[in-house]
Amino acid sequence: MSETLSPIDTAKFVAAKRAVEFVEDGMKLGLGTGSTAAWMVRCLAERVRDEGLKIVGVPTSTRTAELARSLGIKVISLDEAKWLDLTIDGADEFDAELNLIKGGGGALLQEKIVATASDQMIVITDAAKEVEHLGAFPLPIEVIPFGWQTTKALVEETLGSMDVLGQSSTLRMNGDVPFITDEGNHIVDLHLQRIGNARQLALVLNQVPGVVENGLFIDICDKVIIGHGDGRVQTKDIITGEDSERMIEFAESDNIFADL
Ligand SMILES: O=C(CO)[C@H](O)[C@H](O)COP(=O)(O)O
Repeated sequence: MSETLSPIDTAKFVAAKRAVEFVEDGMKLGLGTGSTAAWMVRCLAERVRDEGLKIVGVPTSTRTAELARSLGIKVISLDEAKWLDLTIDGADEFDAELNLIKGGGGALLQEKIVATASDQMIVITDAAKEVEHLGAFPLPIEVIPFGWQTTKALVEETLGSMDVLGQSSTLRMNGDVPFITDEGNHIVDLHLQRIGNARQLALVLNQVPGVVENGLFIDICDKVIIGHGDGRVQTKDIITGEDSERMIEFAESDNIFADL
């Protein structure tokens, strides 16, 4: 399908391209974070530039805000927008109920706030992220720096009574120093292997003092768009029951590839 894009980038691109077809004039949009979401921002910018589409975006990270602004998308804060029509974001894992693990890029807190403040959330992804049970991907939790080691120990103790296989956790690092989120917090990654009851775990984790938020997105995502390396996209919608597939045609002479 693509001469220069790798199969994984083709998969991310076609999922993003399909997702922005759901964007309508005048919409207030949540803009996700990560490499797949970056494709979505580029595809959206193309529609703004070529069709004169009028939208505003609420980014979920400083990275996404910078990319969106640089491509001519008007960026506003969530408090200015108050409520959003649609959020489009990536994910690290999704299951058959479209429950997610997010936060691989460390933006889970803003991502969850923004997605929850939206009428609809569409997740764009490649097929490798579909799982039967969430948990193979380390589950990120955002913790405040004060007493983080105590928080981490309390979380591990809590996991001992939960329906999960693993109970170890690691502080996420950025080279030699702890990773710092846009909110000035740390990320602790939980190595659980398999989560038996994601809904219960999401609630219990947020009860531990020092935990700000966890990367389990339960009942937040409505639709998932799965891209493939040959240009196919599958759309699964939990509300309408849609499960469809089609090809996305694109030419690498498109404006969008000049931005890379
Ligand atoms: O949750 C996220 C960032 O916090 C990302 O959406 C998630 O990590 C997927 O990223 P990518 O599209 O680069 O695989």
